[in-house]
Amino acid sequence: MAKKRTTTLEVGADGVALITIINPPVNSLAFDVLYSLRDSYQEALRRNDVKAIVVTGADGKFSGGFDISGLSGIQEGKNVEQEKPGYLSVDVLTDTIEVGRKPSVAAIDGLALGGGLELAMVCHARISTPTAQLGLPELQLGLIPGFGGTQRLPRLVGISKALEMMLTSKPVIGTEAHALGLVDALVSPQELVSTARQWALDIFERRRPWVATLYRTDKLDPLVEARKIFKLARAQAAKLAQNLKHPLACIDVVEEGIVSGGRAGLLKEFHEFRGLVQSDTCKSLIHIFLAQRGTTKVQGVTDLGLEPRRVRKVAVLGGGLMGTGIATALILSNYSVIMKGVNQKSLESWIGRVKANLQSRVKKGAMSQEKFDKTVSLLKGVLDYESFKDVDMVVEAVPENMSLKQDIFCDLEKYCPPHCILATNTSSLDLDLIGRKTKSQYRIIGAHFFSPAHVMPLVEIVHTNNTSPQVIVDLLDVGKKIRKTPIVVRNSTGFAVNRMFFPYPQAGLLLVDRGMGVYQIDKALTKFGMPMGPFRLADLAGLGVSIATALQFVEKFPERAYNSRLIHLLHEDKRAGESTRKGFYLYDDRGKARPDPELRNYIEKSRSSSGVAVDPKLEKLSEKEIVEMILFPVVNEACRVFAEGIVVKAADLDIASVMGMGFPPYRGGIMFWADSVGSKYIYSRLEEWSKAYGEFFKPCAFLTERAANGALLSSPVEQAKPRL
Ligand SMILES: C[C@H](O)CC(=O)SCCNC(=O)CCNC(=O)[C@H](O)C(C)(C)COP(=O)(O)OP(=O)(O)OC[C@H]1O[C@@H](n2cnc3c(N)ncnc32)[C@H](O)[C@@H]1OP(=O)(O)O
Repeated sequence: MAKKRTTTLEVGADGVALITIINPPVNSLAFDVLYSLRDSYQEALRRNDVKAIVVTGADGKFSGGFDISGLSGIQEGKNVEQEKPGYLSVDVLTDTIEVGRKPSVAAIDGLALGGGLELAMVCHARISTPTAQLGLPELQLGLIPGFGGTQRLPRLVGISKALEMMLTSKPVIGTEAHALGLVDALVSPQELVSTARQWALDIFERRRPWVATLYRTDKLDPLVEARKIFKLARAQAAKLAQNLKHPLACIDVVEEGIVSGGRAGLLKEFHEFRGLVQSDTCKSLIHIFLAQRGTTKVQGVTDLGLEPRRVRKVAVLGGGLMGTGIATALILSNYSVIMKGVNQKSLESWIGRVKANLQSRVKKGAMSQEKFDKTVSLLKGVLDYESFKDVDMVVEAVPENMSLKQDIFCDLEKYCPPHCILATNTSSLDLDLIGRKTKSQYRIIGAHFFSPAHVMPLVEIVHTNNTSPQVIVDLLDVGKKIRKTPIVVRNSTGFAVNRMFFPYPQAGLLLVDRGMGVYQIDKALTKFGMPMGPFRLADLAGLGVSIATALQFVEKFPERAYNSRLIHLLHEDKRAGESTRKGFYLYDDRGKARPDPELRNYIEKSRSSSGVAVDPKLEKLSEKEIVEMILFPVVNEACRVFAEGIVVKAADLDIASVMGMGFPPYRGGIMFWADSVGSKYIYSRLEEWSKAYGEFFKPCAFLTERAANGALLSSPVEQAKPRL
């Protein structure tokens, strides 16, 4: 079969053939790369001037693994492997390379992930740089390793460590890989290929052992011990990943190889892999992987050829939870930060909070004391605008008060240089109004972080019609540098995340007034995969915050917002949530929630004051129906957000729901999940409930139209308005 050449083969005077994988950006193993690799190997094995082989990746990256876009192709029935089952794993990797007549050594720099590490493990030795990342992250894509990783990793690092690496999908760096026995030597990038060449010759000349990993047993525990490890791993997987089958499949496949031998394990691995690649979980997780990388591609903004300007110094205004979290995130990524306070005392307490954020990393062993000192030295407190004359960006995070913010932006315009980006962390105020008294609308932008800002992975980048594309490009770059996933959204009430999720607590409150149980609702939603149901979440945020958040939607969308008494009754009775150890739940000293029998009294009061009729049917709903009654209104609102052009594409809402609200990624995000359920079904249920329980459930025009046409909710909006 003629395939494109995506590997090169160079034979040196020393008799070593150097095979280099070339498939930027991460040398992923698409089918054409794998076939080219096979062809290069066959040539090296055939040639008389070749004694041994070194395989490496171009541009300092060994390989990021099997081509993920190719996996989605397989799911759509394209790019299917034509050869006999297990051809690549058994015939090419095992029988051609591992059991081949010439020894192979992998020279690893940058990354060897998934299929990349599997290829390296097929080789007879691995030489790595100390910082290279090595891992089998397939499970985070809903898969298991498919090129023998389930068999070879346990044979190199032992069963427990191999299971841990696969089940957590976490890579190890070169130094740890060396300590584990996964790599044989550590060298600098400059010495990598020459060391690997010499190692390969040493194997050829029998100065070093020539061992095929698949047939090694020295790291394997005796069968009785192994069975105990599998039992424990199964129990942990069932607890941590209650809706997922592939972690259990991974353990089964590893066990098969231990019980029946590596070759039997390879075949079982192939069959499981082939089934899992077609599973909804895998489709959802691959969608999330690609969607996450797609959020920074914004038509009309990132395709204009603009280069991000360099941001060196950032000022943060406001030292609450958000301001200190944002400052922490920035210094963690080496930005020089100034925080402006009103007096010395408050400044000290803010800087103390930032230090505490970092200190918790030191305590967990995730940061050295030296790095702590270096990071803290990037932060300075100031009391006036004097040092704002050379800042490149300001992030305002003061309380949500319009006139306060307007005054601050007037000051910023006066004291900051003209190129400076003026960002606000508002979650509820109109950006046009915030900047109304300035002439700087072109550089005013929202940087809406989620709390705690140094931990939560999402940031909404909010633009108005006046924000310049350059400023958006700059902030996208800062977002990437501080390792956040940015979503570009249009200025609007609640932006994307808060807007689409406001029906989440509201549906809960409405249904409780109509007869459903608080704990019944929370249980159904957590079993579905949400980290918390609406009531536990309200307790965590604090009922005061939940009431204030709801208010903006009640005011803005009175026709479809539900103004329940229940949350007010609890709040008035000093049950403010977890902080007061009483809300919808009771909390013990360690914050563990338990149901409160007294809640019934508040619910009864709320029901009688709301005047709505209790529907006995609602008490007996299945968990699936409860989930639908809570989440279909969220889908409905997400449809409005999409139709109004607040986000660029539906996939951005998927990422916003996963990273902003904890929607289970293995369901692909809110719009992807909705499409898997079907627009017609969602429409018909909402329509039915709107007749029984009111406007709150009324399907929006967009959903109605898509359902009528049998169209996907995530297909692009035809007449999308220009972004800027
Ligand atoms: C049979 C086998 O067992 C099955 C497999 O191997 S499945 C694949 C296993 N490999 C993985 O899961 C690795 C996935 N990739 C990653 O974790 C990260 O991309 C990474 C650590 C390699 C690099 O991260 P980072 O430097 O932050 O860059 P990131 O933006 O993620 O990726 C850079 C580009 O490479 C692409 N890419 C990364 N890994 C890829 C892969 N395995 N296949 C195809 N493209 C890949 C990304 O889509 C992105 O493309 P874009 O620039 O067009 O958006």
